[in-house]
Amino acid sequence: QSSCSAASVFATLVAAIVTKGIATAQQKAKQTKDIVKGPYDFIVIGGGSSGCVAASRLSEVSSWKVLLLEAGAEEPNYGMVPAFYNRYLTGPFYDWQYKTQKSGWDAGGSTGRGKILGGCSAVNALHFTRGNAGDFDHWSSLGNTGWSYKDVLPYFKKSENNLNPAIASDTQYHGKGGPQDVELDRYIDPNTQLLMKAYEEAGIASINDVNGAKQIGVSRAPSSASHGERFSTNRAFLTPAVRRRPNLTVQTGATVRRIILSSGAGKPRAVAVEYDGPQGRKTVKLNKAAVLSAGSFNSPQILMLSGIGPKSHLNDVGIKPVVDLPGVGQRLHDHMFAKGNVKFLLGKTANLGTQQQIIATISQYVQKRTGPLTATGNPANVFFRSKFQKADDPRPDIQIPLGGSQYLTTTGVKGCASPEAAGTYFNQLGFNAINLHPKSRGHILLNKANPYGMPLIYHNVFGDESDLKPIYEAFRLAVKLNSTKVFRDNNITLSYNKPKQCTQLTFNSDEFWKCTFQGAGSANQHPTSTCSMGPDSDKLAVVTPRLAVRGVEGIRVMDASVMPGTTSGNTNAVCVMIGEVGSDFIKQDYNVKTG
Ligand SMILES: Cc1cc2nc3c(=O)[nH]c(=O)nc-3n(C[C@H](O)[C@H](O)[C@H](O)COP(=O)(O)OP(=O)(O)OC[C@H]3O[C@@H](n4cnc5c(N)ncnc54)[C@H](O)[C@@H]3O)c2cc1C
Repeated sequence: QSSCSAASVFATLVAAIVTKGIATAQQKAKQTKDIVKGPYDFIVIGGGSSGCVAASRLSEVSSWKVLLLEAGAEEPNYGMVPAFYNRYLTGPFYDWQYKTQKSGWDAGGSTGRGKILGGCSAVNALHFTRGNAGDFDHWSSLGNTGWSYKDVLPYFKKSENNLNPAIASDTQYHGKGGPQDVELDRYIDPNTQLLMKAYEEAGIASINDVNGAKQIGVSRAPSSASHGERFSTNRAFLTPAVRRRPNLTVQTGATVRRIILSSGAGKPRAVAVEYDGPQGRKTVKLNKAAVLSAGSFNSPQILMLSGIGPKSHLNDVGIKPVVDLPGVGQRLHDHMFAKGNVKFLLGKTANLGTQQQIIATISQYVQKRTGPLTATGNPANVFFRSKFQKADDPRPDIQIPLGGSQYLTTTGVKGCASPEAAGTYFNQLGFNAINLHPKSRGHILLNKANPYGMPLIYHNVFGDESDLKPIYEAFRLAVKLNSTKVFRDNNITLSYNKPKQCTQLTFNSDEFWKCTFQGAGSANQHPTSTCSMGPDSDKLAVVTPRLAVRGVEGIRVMDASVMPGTTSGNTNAVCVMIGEVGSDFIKQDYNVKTG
C-alpha cells in the first residue's frame, strides 16, 4: 500500500518536471524548414526501424543521392530514458494516434505507432528478439528465396554491437562492431527472478541467450539499449557522422501523400514523391527507386493512395487504380492476447528509494542527460510450445512476458515510471500469454471519408477462436506455479478475476478461462504482413522475395509489412534485419559491393 501511494506522489512530481522538459524538447524538435533539393536516386519513405537502416546503408554508396522523408520529428533527449516508454512518448506529437475498428474480439481501441525519427524503435519497450530460426525457414519454404535462417543470420550479426561479453563471444550467433547496440536488460528485480525460478521448477528450461542457438525456455530479455539508454535505429544508424554525408538528406516533418507513377505505355514506374512538408506541399523527383518503410499501417496506405491496390476498393474510395494488386492491406497479422486480469500477488514489495533521491536523479537526467540511469520493460520472457503446435514446426507458439511493468533504476535507487505501473508492479505482477502465430488475420482499408487520414485497421483478434487454445495452456501453466516451492517459500500466489457467470464452470477448464476473458482481446502492437512478400504463384503477394512491388518499376518495401507472417517474438530486431537485407538486394541489383 505504502509503495503505491509513494509511487503516485513520485509520479506526479516527476510528471511536473518532465512536462517542462517535454515542452522544450518538442519545440526544438519541430522542423520548420524544407531542405529537400531533388532529384534523388533513392527516396526512403518513413524513418522507422527499417527506414533508418535503409537510408544509412544506401547512402554508403557516395555516388547515390538519398533522401529520407519522415512525418515525425527528431527524437527528444528524454526518449533515451527507457522507463518513460508508454508515458511520455504516447501523445500526438510522437504517435499517430491510430484507432482500431471493431473486429473479432477487438472492441476497437487505440494502437501505438511511433511518428518520430526512429519510428516505433524510438517509442517501444526495447525488447530485441530475433524470433526463432524456424520463422525464417518457414518464410523460405513459402518460396521466398533468400530469407532462410542461414540467409538472414549474417544480417542480424552485421547490424549488431552486442555489449554483453559472455553473449558476444558466441560469434556463430552474435556481432560486435555493428551500428545497433544490444544488451541484456540491465536491471532484473528480485520478484521477476523468483518467477523465472518458478517456471524452471515447473519444467521450463532456462536459456542464457534467446537470440542464440536455443530460443525456447525462460530467459532474460535483450534490449535495443546502450549502457541503459534507449538505442533506436535513428541513434544506431543515423549517427552524426552518417548525417554529415553530403549525399544524404533527412527531412523530418514531411508526410508523404503518394508516389507518382509514370503514365504511358509499359509498366508504370515511380517517378516522384508528393509530400506535405514544413513549408507546404511539394513534389520531389526520383531517379532510381522509392523505398517504402512507413510500417504495416502506412506502407499499404501509401501504395493504395498511389493507385496500387485492390481495384474495387480503390474505386470505392475514389482513388484511380493504376495497378490492381489485391494483396495490398490484406493478411494483417499480429501477436494476440486475451485480457484475463490474472496477477501474481507478490510476497515482497520493491523499495522505491526516497522521493527526493528519485526526483533529483530524474531531474538531472532530463535536463542534462547525465547519470547512470537504466530501465526496462519486461526483463524476462518464457517462450514455449503448447501441445497445439505441430510436431514438425520448431517454433514456440506462446510468449509469456515476465515483469509486466516498467521501472527505473539508478545507483541505489529504484522507482517506477507511472502510478499504473507502480500499482501493478510493486504489490503484484500482471500475467499475460501471447499467441505468437494466430490463424486469425485482419486487413487495412483506406477511409472513404478521408483516404489520406487514418486508415481503417481491422485486427480481427481471435476471429478464429481456436487461437485461444494455446493461451488456455499458458494459463494452466501459471496455475501450476502456485504449487511450486518457490511460490510457497516466497509467499507468491496467483490471483484471477472470476466474474459471476464463470463460477459454475470447472476451474482451469477451457470454458472457465474463456469466460474470465469476457470476450476481450487485443493485438500486441506488432502488426506485420500487409504488403507480404511471396513468389509469383502467391496471388496476394505484394512484393517479390527481393522486396520489389509487383506490377510497377521502382518501388521497394522494407518494413514489418513484408513479413509473410509474424515471427516468434517482438518484431523490431526483425525489421532492422529486413532493412539490412533489402538494402543489399538493391546494391546487388546495381552491382555495388555488399557485405
Ligand atoms: C508501443 C509499442 C511497443 C513496442 N514494443 C516492442 C518491443 O519491445 N520490442 C520489439 O521488438 N517491438 C516492439 N514493438 C514493435 C516494433 O517496434 C515494430 O514492429 C517495428 O518498430 C516496426 O518497424 P517498421 O520499420 O515496420 O515501422 P515503424 O518503426 O513504425 O516506422 C515507420 C515510420 O514511417 C513513418 N511514416 C509513416 N507514414 C508516413 C508518411 N506518410 N510519410 C512519412 N513518414 C511516414 C512513421 O512516422 C515511422 O517513423 C512495439 C511497438 C509499439 C507501438
